[in-house]
Order: sequence, then C-alpha cells, then structure tokens
Amino acid sequence: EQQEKWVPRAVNMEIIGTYAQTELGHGTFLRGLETTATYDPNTEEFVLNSPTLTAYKWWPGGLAHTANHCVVVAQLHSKGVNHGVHPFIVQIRDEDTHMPLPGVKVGEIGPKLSFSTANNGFLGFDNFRVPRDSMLMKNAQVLKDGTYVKSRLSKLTYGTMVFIRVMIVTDMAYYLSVGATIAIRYSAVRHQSKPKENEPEPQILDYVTQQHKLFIALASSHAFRVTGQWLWTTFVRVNKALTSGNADTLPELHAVACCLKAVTTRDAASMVEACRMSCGGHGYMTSSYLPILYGITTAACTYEGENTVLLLQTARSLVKAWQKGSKGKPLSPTEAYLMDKSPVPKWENTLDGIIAGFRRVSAGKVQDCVSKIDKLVKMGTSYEDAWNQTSVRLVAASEAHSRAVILATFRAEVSRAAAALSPPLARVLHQLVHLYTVYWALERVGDLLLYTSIAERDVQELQQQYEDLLQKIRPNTVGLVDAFDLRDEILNSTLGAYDGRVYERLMEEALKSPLNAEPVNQSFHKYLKPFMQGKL
Ligand SMILES: CCCCCCCCC/C=C/C(=O)SCCNC(=O)CCNC(=O)[C@H](O)C(C)(C)COP(=O)(O)OP(=O)(O)OC[C@H]1O[C@@H](n2cnc3c(N)ncnc32)[C@H](O)[C@@H]1OP(=O)(O)O
Ligand SMILES: Cc1cc2nc3c(=O)[nH]c(=O)nc-3n(C[C@H](O)[C@H](O)[C@H](O)COP(=O)(O)OP(=O)(O)OC[C@H]3O[C@@H](n4cnc5c(N)ncnc54)[C@H](O)[C@@H]3O)c2cc1C
Repeated sequence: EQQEKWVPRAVNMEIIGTYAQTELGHGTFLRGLETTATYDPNTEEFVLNSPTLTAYKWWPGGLAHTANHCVVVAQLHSKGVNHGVHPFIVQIRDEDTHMPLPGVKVGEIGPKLSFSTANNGFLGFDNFRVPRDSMLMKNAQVLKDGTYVKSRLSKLTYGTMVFIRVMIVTDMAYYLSVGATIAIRYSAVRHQSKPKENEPEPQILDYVTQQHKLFIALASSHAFRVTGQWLWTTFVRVNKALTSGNADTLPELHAVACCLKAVTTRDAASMVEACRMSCGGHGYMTSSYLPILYGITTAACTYEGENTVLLLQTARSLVKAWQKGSKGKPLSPTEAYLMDKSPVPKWENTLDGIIAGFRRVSAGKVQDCVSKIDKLVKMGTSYEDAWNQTSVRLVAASEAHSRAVILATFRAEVSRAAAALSPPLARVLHQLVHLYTVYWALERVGDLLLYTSIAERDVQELQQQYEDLLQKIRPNTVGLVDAFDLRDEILNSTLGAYDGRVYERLMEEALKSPLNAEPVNQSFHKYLKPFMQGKL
C-alpha cells in the first residue's frame, strides 16, 4: 500500500521528489554511506541523523530549493544491529510554506561546470523522526517491534540505479543527435579557406577531416539508440522475472548496463566536444549550445555510477564468467563468446569479421587479466591487491566487451529492420553501421593486432574502406541530421537552426547582452579611466 500512498501524489505533482543517496564523503561506495536511520519501537519511528559533515547528502538534483520530499538512502539500525543501506521516503519541507521542517538542514551546493538548472543540493538531518512506513518496504521490512525482515536479494536496493543506467544509453543517443545536427548543419553553412585559388571557399563539410570528426557522432547516435532499445527490452524481461522471484538474469543485466552506460557516456562526451571544436570559435559560444551540451554529457560520465567504477563492475562479471566457463559451466548470452576456444580464424575485413575480432580482443584481455591475477595471488599477493594491480587491464577488457556488444547489436538490429525499409534508406543505414564498425576497428587496431590475425594490408584496406565511406555518406549528411527532426526551440542553437541563418542569429544573440545596452559601460568611469589616470 506504500505505492498507493505515494505514487498518485508524485504523479500529480503534490510531492516533488529527488533521490538523496550520495553524500559529501561517499558517492561510489554505498556501503560506506553515513546517514543513519535508527528504529525506535516505542514510537514506531525511524530517527534519521547525519552524524558527521561527510554524512550530509550532497548532489541530489532539485534538493536545494525545489523538492519537498526525497528518497533518502541510509544505514538501517534496528535492535542494535546495522542492516546496511535502505531507502526511505522522507518529507523535508512543509507542503504549504515550503519551509524546511525542524531537524532538516537543506540548501544549494553552488555553481557547477554545467547542469545549472539542476538545483543540486545538500541535506543534513538532526535526529529527524519519520514514521515506520517511511521505509520503502518492497524488498526488506522492519516490523512494529523492530524485527528486520531481510530482502530475498540484497542488491535489489540498487535496482533504481540499473534502471537509470539503462535509460542513460538512450539519452546519449539523443544528445549525440543534437550535437551532430548542430555541427553538421553549421558545417554545411560555413565556408572557409581557398584550397583552389580559382574556386569559391568551400563548405567546411567538404573537408575530409571535418567528416572524420562529425560522421562518427551521427553514426554513434543511431548505434546507441538501437543498443538502448535492446537494453531496455532486456531490462523489462529481467524485471518481469524479478517480480516472479527469479533473479537469475539480474547479474547479466547489471554487468551489461554498467559497461554500456560507461562507454556510451564517455563516447558522447568526447564526440560532443569534437562537435564543439569542429565549429571553431562559434562552437565556443554558449549560444551555439555545444558547451552546454558538453557539460550535460560529461556529467553523465560521473553520475549514476562513475564510469571507471562501473567498468570494473563489468570486469568483475567477466572474470567470474571466465572462471565459470573454464569449469564447463554455462555463461550468460552476452558473455558466452568468452568460451570460444576455436583457433583464431583468418582475418576478414567484413562487419562479421570485425565483430568477431572485438570478441577475440575482449576474451583475450579477460584471459590476460585472469592470468595476471592468478600469478600475483600465487606469489602471495592478496586477491584485492592483485585486482587493483590489474585494474587498468580490467577496464580495457570491459570496454572491449562493451564495444563488441554495441557493434553486434547495431549490425543485427539494422539488418533486421532493413527488410522493412526502402532500399535507399536501408543502404544509408548500412553505411552508418559500416562506418561505425570500421571506425572502431581503426581506433583499436593495436588490440586487433594483438589478439586476431589481422595483417598490415588488412589495416591499409580498412583505412581505405573508411575514407570511401566518408565520401559515400557526405551527400546524405544534412538529410540524415534533418531526419532527427529536432525543432529549433529544442536545439536552442545559433549554429544549428534549420534556416541556416547562423551569422544573423549570432549577432541577434550578441545584441541581447546587457553589456550592449549602453555605448560606454560604467566600468570605464569606475576602473579604466582612474587606472589610465594613475589613480588606481
Ligand atoms: C532517464 C535518464 C535520466 C538522466 C538524468 C539524470 C540526472 C542525474 C541523476 C543522478 C543520480 C545519481 O547519480 S544517483 C547516485 C548514483 N550512484 C551510484 O551509481 C553509486 C555507484 N556505486 C554502486 O553501485 C555500488 O557501490 C558498487 C560500485 C556496485 C559497489 O557496491 P558493493 O560494494 O555493495 O558491491 P560489490 O561488492 O562491488 O558487488 C557485490 C555484488 O553485488 C552485485 N551488484 C552490485 N551492484 C548491483 C546492482 N545495481 N544490481 C545488481 N547487482 C549488483 C555485484 O555484481 C556483485 O555481485 P557478485 O559478483 O555476484 O558478488
Ligand atoms: C550532475 C550530477 C548530478 C548528480 N545527481 C545526483 C542525484 O540526483 N542523486 C545522488 O544521489 N547523486 C547524484 N550525483 C552524485 C553522483 O552519483 C556521484 O558523484 C557519483 O556516484 C560518483 O561518486 P563520487 O562523486 O563520490 O566520486 P568517487 O567515487 O569519489 O570517485 C572519484 C574517483 O575515485 C575513483 N574510484 C572510486 N572508487 C573506486 C574503485 N573502487 N576502484 C577504482 N577507482 C575508484 C573513481 O573512478 C573516480 O576517478 C550527481 C552527480 C553529478 C555530477
């Protein structure tokens, strides 16, 4: 009945909430969170407390001045036992006056790189009492007398984060579509330099280096949208199994959600920055929207699980899978390729050849990590230290695994959908799949040389394939970003507007600056003039 009590009020915006988990002292290590929720059986209440400064919640979006409730993640104490972190739904402000309730200290954390509208806040409790039913009891419960009833699966507490990580992959597809639309439209309007003296300045979109910077962002948007859809379908299937008490597929979902969230956010942030830089000075204008878009995508590398930590979570799963597979036990579908012990085949410069190559790289890296850890442990190093000393390689193995998943999913989904598409559209989408696959083969050619039978002439041929693809995609580039159908109000960009009037829009925005309200700014009289007269 907790859902009956809270969900309708949240849906009709009677309560405005946020997710208050991260503290000043801990964001990654959840078992180290310091906020306490101590059960008092005499009053059937939990007493929330922030025992230290580092226990203060810090970062939750909307917490500073917007939310009047929040889900607080705290260490649950009952009958003198700490049962670990659990979620509580807590009112923190009066619903009429919006004043913070007595015992609640809340406020704004200050300026950030971007996300300026997120109203991120801090929250401290001073022995703040909440009723027993504030504890969200879907998984674990505390009875009236304080008896703790444990969840059938402790990690279900972490379920919210899996859900958001799954959603973030699709978010990155959207942000890349925005960045690619702005930068490609601008590159079609911008003319610069004179490679041929007797011809007009060309569109910068005709420079192959510009195409190299931008087309991967366009292709990645489609790759992440398709992968995000696959991941969402997987999430729905796992969640359905969970509701019927079957948690067997949760570990695989957690592992694949971690590495896909990490790789797609890192790619999105670096590719949005490439979009910004490909627009020269105007890309550095806030009015282009690209700096803001960069701030949003780079934040995603940190929130909902810092990327390195998540890649190490996937690595933990890959190492366990390797150990399980080596004992002949079955592996999850996404990790089954790790046990492919067939001899390394002759390299093929095809999509299937490259995808198989990335699986070989991932399996090879996982095997190397397992060997290194085993060797260190045999020499007397603790497993934890051996893990840490191998962690750079573990992260690389996780990335290779993630890339193999994205490549295979992108190719399979486009091939499946192509049958229902017009031949010209199918051809263009296949070109994007081809570009994406060859781009990453060239980016990770070192790994392919280490773990597959790719030879120098194959690499030369891949480079030529890549350059041919840039040429083939060029005529459809503007049409491909127009197909994202992003309205000017959404793009919010002087460089990306549909009508291409970039210079007029840049000047219109500049003239809106309050500094242009008067020809001589007061700073001249207050500072410059006295300085020039030697009076400062
Ligand atoms: C729409 C878009 C909006 C986009 C708009 C969003 C705006 C920004 C909003 C941002 C909000 C936030 O950032 S909210 C705060 C986000 N914070 C985080 O994500 C915290 C990240 N930290 C963690 O998740 C944890 O501390 C973690 C790193 C996993 C370590 O936890 P533990 O130490 O307890 O666990 P470990 O010892 O590593 O592992 C123990 C076992 O638990 C499993 N395990 C760990 N986490 C699991 C999980 N989530 N689900 C299942 N299983 C899990 C592991 O696989 C292990 O399994 P075995 O191997 O079988 O033992
Ligand atoms: C824009 C934004 C919005 C946010 N919104 C929310 C929100 O709404 N609610 C909320 O609860 N939180 C929110 N957060 C907080 C976010 O979840 C945390 O910042 C994130 O989980 C990382 O934790 P941390 O900041 O403590 O970094 P740390 O974990 O301290 O990471 C710092 C460094 O330590 C490294 N590190 C940490 N642990 C390990 C390890 N085991 N192995 C190897 N390296 C390690 C990391 O890789 C990283 O390089 C938000 C953050 C941002 C930036």
